[in-house]
Amino acid sequence: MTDHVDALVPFAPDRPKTRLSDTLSPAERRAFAGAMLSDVLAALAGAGFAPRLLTTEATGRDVSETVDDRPLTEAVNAARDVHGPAPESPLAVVMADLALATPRALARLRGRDDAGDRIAGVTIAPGRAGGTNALVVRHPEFRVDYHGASYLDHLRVARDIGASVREVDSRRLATDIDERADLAEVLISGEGAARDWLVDAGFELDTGDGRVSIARTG
Ligand SMILES: Nc1nc2c(ncn2[C@@H]2O[C@H](COP(=O)(O)OP(=O)(O)OP(=O)(O)O)[C@@H](O)[C@H]2O)c(=O)[nH]1
Ligand SMILES: C[C@H](OP(=O)(O)O)C(=O)O
Repeated sequence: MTDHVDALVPFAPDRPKTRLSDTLSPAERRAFAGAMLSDVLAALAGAGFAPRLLTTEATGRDVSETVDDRPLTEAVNAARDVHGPAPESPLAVVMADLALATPRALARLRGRDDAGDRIAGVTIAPGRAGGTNALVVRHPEFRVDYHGASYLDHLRVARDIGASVREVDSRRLATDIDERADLAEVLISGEGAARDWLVDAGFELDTGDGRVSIARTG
């Protein structure tokens, strides 16, 4: 298998994480999204991927980046089109809000399927609510279709083009951070900048009524 698989990390820094508007101000959402991105980039590098930002505006980060302000699906497919030929040049697509991602969890995307030496045309790590949190695309005809239950849509696309699919069932990769309740997952299992950011901002776990939620004391 190729040593360094390129990993595209889509990122929209202008108005990120609107579903956290009840909990974080716009400036806080930008800072928190940036912290999650830092964790994902570090974990990808630790897993031997070559990360590349696909961002709607320049970030100034010390990482290779493509600026493309088209909608997510269009931008990812355009990046796939100019990437090297498949299947020799696989392309991973890993979302920037996987705050629990670790090198070990991401390395599972690079594994082989159960058949042993056969490498899947598409490897998918689904999100908990039917999204597609991470992908590795090898089949030359596979194109993404994000939003909604994109996991099911991607299975359908793979079937239609005859691409084999390998699924990575990983709690860390399935947990994208979208809503207030997801912040508890970061406090419980996060190991990086996103967890530190929440703690510094005064968030803590609240188990007062026997259920786990978050509270802000700062
Ligand atoms: N390049 C690019 N990345 C995007 C775009 N929309 C979302 N993303 C990124 O795709 C990943 C998944 O995003 P979502 O959780 O669906 O959207 P979000 O904007 O982060 O959050 P919400 O506003 O709550 O939907 C995150 O890494 C986003 O930064 C886009 O239009 N272009
Ligand atoms: C991009 C989208 O993310 P979600 O809206 O599920 O967080 C998806 O995974 O299709």
